[in-house]
Amino acid sequence: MPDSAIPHQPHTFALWREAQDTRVRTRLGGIYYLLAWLLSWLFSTAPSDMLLSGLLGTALFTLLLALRWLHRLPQEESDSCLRAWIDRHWSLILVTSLAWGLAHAWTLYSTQFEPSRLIATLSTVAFSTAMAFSFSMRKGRCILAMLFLYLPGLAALGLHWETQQALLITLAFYLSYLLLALSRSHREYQATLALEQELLYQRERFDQLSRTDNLTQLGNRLQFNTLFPVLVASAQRVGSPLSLVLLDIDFFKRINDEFGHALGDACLAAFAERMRATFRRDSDALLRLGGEEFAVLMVDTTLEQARELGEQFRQELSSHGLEVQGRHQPLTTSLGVGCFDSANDASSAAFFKRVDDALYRAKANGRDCLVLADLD
Ligand SMILES: Nc1nc2c(ncn2[C@@H]2O[C@H](COP(=O)(O)OP(=O)(O)OP(=O)(O)O)[C@@H](O)[C@H]2O)c(=O)[nH]1
Repeated sequence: MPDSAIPHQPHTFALWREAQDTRVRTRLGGIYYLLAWLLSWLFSTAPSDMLLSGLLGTALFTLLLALRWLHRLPQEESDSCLRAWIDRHWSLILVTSLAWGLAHAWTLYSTQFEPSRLIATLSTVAFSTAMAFSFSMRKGRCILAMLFLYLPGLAALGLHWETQQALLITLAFYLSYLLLALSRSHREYQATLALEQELLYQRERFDQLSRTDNLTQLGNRLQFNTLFPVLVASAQRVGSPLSLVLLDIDFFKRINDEFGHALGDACLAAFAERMRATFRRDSDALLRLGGEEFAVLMVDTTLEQARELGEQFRQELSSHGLEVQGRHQPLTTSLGVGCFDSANDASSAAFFKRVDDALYRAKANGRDCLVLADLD
């Protein structure tokens, strides 16, 4: 299963995992109910005398089996879809359990089933054991299913208390053991789920850290390399404008040389903070490409809109500089700005180069200016 298909919200993940587990564990179960019924019927005293009820039972368990198989997991992995799927699937499990419980009671009650009674009782024990160990995700529903499997048979045995008390007591005793086993297997399921969620969280956190620049908390070069081609491909497909702004601080080396590397670092962090204040849309991706070079990727943004924002950023920085470590630090930046053009840009790399060339020209023009990327 690709990582992208796994829901990342903890609650959705828990529902998704439960739905997957339920689906996998329920797939084979339905076959055994059908088999148990066929064996109980075919080994009864005279199966041909019960042709109609035998066939009706077979049809019922075949239908329930088919419904289980056909009930596929939802395509959409939202909380509500997953919850609805789980609820519907549990309805099938509960109906099947009740159907079998009643079939078992019938085999205990009717003398026609005398030769196959043991088959039916052993099947009930097997089904409820499987229930306790395999469907412990939902404790309450699992208990209900086990009671559906068991109680009709116990009631039928109760009607013949004189002769059946030993079997009834033994089955009731085993049921109490299963309820204890269910509690333990439910706790274990929850613990495994919590562990899986923790692992998922840690992996995401690690992934996030590996894509974040430590100094500025902007996305880093790795994040840019991942995001940029995806956004370009999407702009190409949808035809929406995608703008790229490249920023390079002017004469940054002098700041390091004059005031030290620590102040240089603080300048970079303050510069990133200023970027956040200007490029504020949730969809704007702010990145530090390395050293004193930054980028902003703006989806659904025309060249003119990107130019306006870039120019506003440049002017504010040029007029006010930055407040760094309690002192005023004059600072300017050069910018290259471009908008993806499918007729011009054969690839994301070609688009980047066009904007990078504009930045280069901004530097060559004397810095502290914005240059628009050329179109051929
Ligand atoms: N403090 C600090 N300095 C850095 C960091 N990364 C790169 N630099 C410095 O940034 C400076 C970049 O210098 P240059 O590439 O010559 O560019 P510039 O001085 O800004 O000149 P122009 O870009 O041409 O305007 C170098 O002195 C690097 O050491 C960093 O993380 N922290």
